[in-house]
Amino acid sequence: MRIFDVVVIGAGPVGENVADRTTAAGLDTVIVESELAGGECSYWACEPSKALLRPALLHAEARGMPGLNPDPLDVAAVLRHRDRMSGHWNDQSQVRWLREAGITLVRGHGRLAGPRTVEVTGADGAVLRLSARHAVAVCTGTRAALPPEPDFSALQPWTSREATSATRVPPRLAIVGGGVVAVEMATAWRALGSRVTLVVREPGLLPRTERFAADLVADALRASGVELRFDTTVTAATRTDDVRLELSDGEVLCADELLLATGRAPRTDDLGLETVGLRPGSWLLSDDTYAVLGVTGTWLYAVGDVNQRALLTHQGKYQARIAGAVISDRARHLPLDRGPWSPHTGTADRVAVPQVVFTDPEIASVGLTTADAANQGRDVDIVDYDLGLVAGAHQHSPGYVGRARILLDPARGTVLGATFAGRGVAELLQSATFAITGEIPLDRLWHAVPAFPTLSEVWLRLLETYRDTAAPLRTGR
Ligand SMILES: Cc1cc2nc3c(=O)[nH]c(=O)nc-3n(C[C@H](O)[C@H](O)[C@H](O)COP(=O)(O)OP(=O)(O)OC[C@H]3O[C@@H](n4cnc5c(N)ncnc54)[C@H](O)[C@@H]3O)c2cc1C
Ligand SMILES: NC(=O)c1ccc[n+]([C@@H]2O[C@H](COP(=O)([O-])OP(=O)(O)OC[C@H]3O[C@@H](n4cnc5c(N)ncnc54)[C@H](O)[C@@H]3O)[C@@H](O)[C@H]2O)c1
Repeated sequence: MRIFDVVVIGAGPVGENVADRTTAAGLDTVIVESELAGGECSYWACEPSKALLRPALLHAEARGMPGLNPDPLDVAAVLRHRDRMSGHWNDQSQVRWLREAGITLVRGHGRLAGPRTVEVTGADGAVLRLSARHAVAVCTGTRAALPPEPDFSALQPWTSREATSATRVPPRLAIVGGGVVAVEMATAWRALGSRVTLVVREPGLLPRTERFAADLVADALRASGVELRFDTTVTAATRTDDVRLELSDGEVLCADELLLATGRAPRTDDLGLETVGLRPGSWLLSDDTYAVLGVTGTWLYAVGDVNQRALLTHQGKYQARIAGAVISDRARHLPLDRGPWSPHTGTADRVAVPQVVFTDPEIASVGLTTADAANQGRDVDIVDYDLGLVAGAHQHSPGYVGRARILLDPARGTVLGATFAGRGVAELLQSATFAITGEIPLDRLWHAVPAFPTLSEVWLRLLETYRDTAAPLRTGR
């Protein structure tokens, strides 16, 4: 038995940040990792996927630019770049960082064994018992969730792990799903040479995104040669050499590889949750301080993907900073500030979660969508603008296609949500995040002058559109 102040299970980006904050506050912290320090994000998610996408997106942009006539993509060089950006699936640099930050790393599979206790089973089967004086933080993330039927297990399907680490370009790639992983991987592998077909059970892509933005991505994917089959499911699947999928519309789809991009499941099935009265395999729902609901005392925390609040690296790291402050201040018997936007409350999870979908065009969004507002019965004014009309877009690239939408609180005159679709909009996003979290009144936004000629001029055009619209489009009650 070894005793620490804090035990963190899972050394993904979120666990590392919780441990960093508690260590910085003087708490003796151990982190337990069963695979690679750095987590899914570093090796099989954000980093490798963006390393595949960046050359693809840049190449597509260069092809449309006068004076640039790029050679075809060098596929081998792109895959080498991806390998480099994933640290060649070696976590030495992360291990060094943990050591330099003063965090103890224990390798092995962690399981709760009652309150404040974690048992770690190492590769040799030896079990180490860890006891936490103050807190256990579960940061075990998610794995790909596979559809329950038909049974795909005998087909050796790709999940996001294979889709981001594959070393060979499949001539034909079938993708089930229409979410973020599906559209990003369709974009990347199409650019690398695969013939890609998406089988999507919904009538469109990206169910949680503004329709106009998802439709622009669908149009662009089709234009690049990707086949989109909406309102379609797989009814039967077999594999000989090829994967053979029978579809609900009666057609048969054959491919060399099948990617199942059908969402995520929490990594809590073998975590000893039953020893603390929780159900194995469930999401670990937490309050705004990230303390797990349904557990007595304030010693168990769930941070990052595993709490299902926002499955994004940056938002999980935000949660980690807050959970770290909560754990440290509770350990020092300091009072917590539970008000909104305080150091101990994860307000942004509910109000302003930014996300960029790295497709061509990119989608950058934060805060409410039109569908969210309607679902919440909330009055919002909707302002749209054709991003292709701003001078910055003309300079950006010929024939620029894009669109922007902001949602406004009519009573307070503040921004509640923003979605931008178009090339290069990722870097516009923080301006919208500032506007929402700062609750900046429109009267003041008029004084935030966008530089000419940049894509940011869309902010001015949106304000002008709102000013000049006698009866803005309103959704809600
Ligand atoms: C293909 C893909 C692309 C993505 N791209 C982006 C992006 O561009 N931007 C973005 O913000 N987000 C992106 N995401 C989401 C992002 O990867 C996750 O939000 C992020 O990894 C969550 O971090 P985490 O630390 O909570 O979990 P993880 O990164 O999953 O880390 C959890 C860690 O816990 C370890 N672990 C699990 N169980 C145990 C146990 N019992 N004992 C010991 N260790 C354990 C795991 O081995 C792992 O290292 C992407 C996801 C996918 C699938
Ligand atoms: N750029 C980014 O920020 C980025 C990139 C990739 C992933 N992510 C994160 O990773 C998470 C997971 O992404 P994802 O694309 O796996 O999930 P998702 O929830 O975005 O999409 C899942 C898709 O699979 C479909 N689906 C689910 N079950 C199905 C079934 N049984 N049969 C057929 N279709 C089914 C859904 O209808 C949906 O179209 C996302 O929440 C996202 O936040 C982020």
